[in-house]
Amino acid sequence: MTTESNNTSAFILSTLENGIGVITIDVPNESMNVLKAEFAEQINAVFAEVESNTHVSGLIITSGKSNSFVAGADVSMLDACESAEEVRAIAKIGQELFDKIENMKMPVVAAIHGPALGGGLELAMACHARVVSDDNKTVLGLPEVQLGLLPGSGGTQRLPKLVGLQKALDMMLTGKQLRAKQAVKAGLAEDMVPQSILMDTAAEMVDAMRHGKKVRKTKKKPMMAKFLENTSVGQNIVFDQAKKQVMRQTKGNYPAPLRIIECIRTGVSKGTKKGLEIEAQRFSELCMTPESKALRGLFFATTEMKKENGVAGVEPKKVKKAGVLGGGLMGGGIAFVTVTKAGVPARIKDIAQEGIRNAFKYSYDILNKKVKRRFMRKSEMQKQLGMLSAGTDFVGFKDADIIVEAVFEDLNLKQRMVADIEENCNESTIFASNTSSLPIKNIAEKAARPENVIGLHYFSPVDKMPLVEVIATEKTSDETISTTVEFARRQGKTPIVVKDEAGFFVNRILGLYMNEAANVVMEGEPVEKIDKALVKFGFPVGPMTLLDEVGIDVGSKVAGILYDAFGERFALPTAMDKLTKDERKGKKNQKGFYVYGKAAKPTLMDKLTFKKKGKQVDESVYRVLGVSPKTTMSEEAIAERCVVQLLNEAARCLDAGIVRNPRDGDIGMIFGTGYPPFQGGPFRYMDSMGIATLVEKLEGYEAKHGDRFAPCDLLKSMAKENKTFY
Ligand SMILES: C[C@H](O)CC(=O)SCCNC(=O)CCNC(=O)[C@H](O)C(C)(C)COP(=O)(O)OP(=O)(O)OC[C@H]1O[C@@H](n2cnc3c(N)ncnc32)[C@H](O)[C@@H]1OP(=O)(O)O
Repeated sequence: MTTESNNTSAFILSTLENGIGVITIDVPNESMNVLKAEFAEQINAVFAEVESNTHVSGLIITSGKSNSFVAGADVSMLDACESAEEVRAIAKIGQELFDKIENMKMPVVAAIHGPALGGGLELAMACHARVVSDDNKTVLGLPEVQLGLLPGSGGTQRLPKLVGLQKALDMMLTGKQLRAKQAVKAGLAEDMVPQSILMDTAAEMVDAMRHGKKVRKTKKKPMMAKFLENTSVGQNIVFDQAKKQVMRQTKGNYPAPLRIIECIRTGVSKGTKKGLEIEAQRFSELCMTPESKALRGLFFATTEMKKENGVAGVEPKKVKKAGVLGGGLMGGGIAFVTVTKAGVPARIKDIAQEGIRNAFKYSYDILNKKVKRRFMRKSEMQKQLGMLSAGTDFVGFKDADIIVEAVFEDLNLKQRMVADIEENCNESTIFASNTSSLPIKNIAEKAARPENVIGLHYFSPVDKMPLVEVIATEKTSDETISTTVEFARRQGKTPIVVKDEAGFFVNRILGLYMNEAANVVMEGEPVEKIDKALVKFGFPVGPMTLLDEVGIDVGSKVAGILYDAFGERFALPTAMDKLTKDERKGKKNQKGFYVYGKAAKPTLMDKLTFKKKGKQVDESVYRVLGVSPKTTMSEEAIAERCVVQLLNEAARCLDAGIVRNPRDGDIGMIFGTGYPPFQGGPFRYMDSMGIATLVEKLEGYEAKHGDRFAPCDLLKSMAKENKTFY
């Protein structure tokens, strides 16, 4: 192989002996390849070099990085743009360069190892064929929607041609990434091979294409798919359905998905040229929206957090074995992520065989589903299950580096667990409590080694919820903090370090929000209206549904703890007391705000008349509460009244050092409760609303509903000084 172009460029041309040119992308000073507008000149130069070289009759585009093909356009570059015009120019550069690749007279093959995302996949799609490595790192997707954007360099036009309209819509509207095997199955790549023969395979492909051979397999489509994808009537059905689904899921809060549909639709009905025009236009407009700015903020925040380990400069210890106390829903989930995500063997202890069985079943059920859907080999499932072991005593605990307890919320029991671990494990074993409400300092009160005791609060369901709160007491050592943070990250979680006070961060501010929703119910607002109002605001579920899911009894217990700690502001709404007396616990005992069990299922008549039985309010709940439902408030007013409480308390938590900075608070609420991501979290939302406006609103509520709405000191002083959180 000979190298021809200069090596300060991100695009290096070399030639193989058989007349195949190789463009290797290796962006200097970046850990992953990303595309920047300033590369246009370099790319044009390298293409000119290819075209002027009479020995080159085929081309491979690949990456010089071991961890990525190309992870997309540089998000920081987009973030720095000050006008839509600037963004549009960037999109146009990408479109023109990729058109150039597509129009090359010689065959061009992309050899992909690692993520090919966003602009990276758009580049690969402009090539005439793609071969992917079978590595787990290799993923292909257009995740722009997650940044509030759309694929702006031809993606909306090229993807449907490769994978079909329906699959393309699904990928672009969700940002879903395909693994190598799925990419081949979808028609996005022509072949999948081990990384060791990736380049040879790409070269063979180029050679075959040079000799006029077709490398793309055409798949037979069922009649229905042909109708939906290839006729204008069918396409209209697909687009209309997609639009309806988007509106159902986003409640109109996210502009990008509708623009994606518009771009694809334009391309399909008016041709690629028009499609590309509208794509660049909409891309640039979206980039300037507050929704995209907020979502980009989340990307930067999470990327930054991946590098932090809780205490700057303190190296974490490597966890090689973990123990889990309690085989319930939480314990089972914690053992699952320990084994499957962190790859760390986990030993479970429960007092009963039933608990052990439950914990194993938790992992088995999830993995078995993956095997059935062919996302995982059976041998891999067996390997992962083989890392789980269990018993009713402390056998196998001695050499564990960390023990996570997930037993009942009972202080005495948890203190006993600390003593048991100090007795049965080694001196450096960390004791991490998954309590959701008990102060960690109380759990550590009788500990002989309090420096090893820490809180590690997971959210349910553990395998799905991305957040954990790491709670250090004044005695917890820095090494314990950094080791726990690193362990949680290996489990696939995003950890935030919070202060040891009742409810920590997420449950504390959520508590006040839920209380307000219960107060609104007591004023006679219908249950379903309150839920609808907050779903429209952007939460995944409303507060009444959430209470039913979490358990009204659990909610009352946490509310009581918060009241004891913080006083009148957290006064328990009378609703909670009445519901508890009626033994209404929510979904778990099929008695809550909504109807569950048999009564919730469609009757024979419903089935015969194709009537869908949606979620129904259990009307008897109003009798229990002593109210007759009648609505006097608008949905906006309901949402605002609950949300201002949450915002006020979030600011109070920041002021008290419960969260270290607004970034952690925003990530905590979005990842822990599903707080609307398009707002960027409560702190960003307060900034965009204006602190003075919020204080004014709170004072208005205070005058009408009492002291619990009094704006906190931090908000008042920020309003006076015209400050923002970011
Ligand atoms: C015109 C186009 O259509 C518009 C676009 O392409 S928009 C961009 C679309 N692409 C994306 O959204 C992908 C964003 N990146 C990711 O999701 C993840 O980084 C990833 C899955 C690629 C890798 O994740 P992971 O292995 O955990 O590595 P991670 O720590 O996130 O990233 C590694 C480095 O690459 C950087 N990076 C990755 N993708 C980036 C991007 N698109 N822009 C800027 N930087 C990026 C990160 O900032 C980080 O930099 P650092 O080492 O200096 O801190």
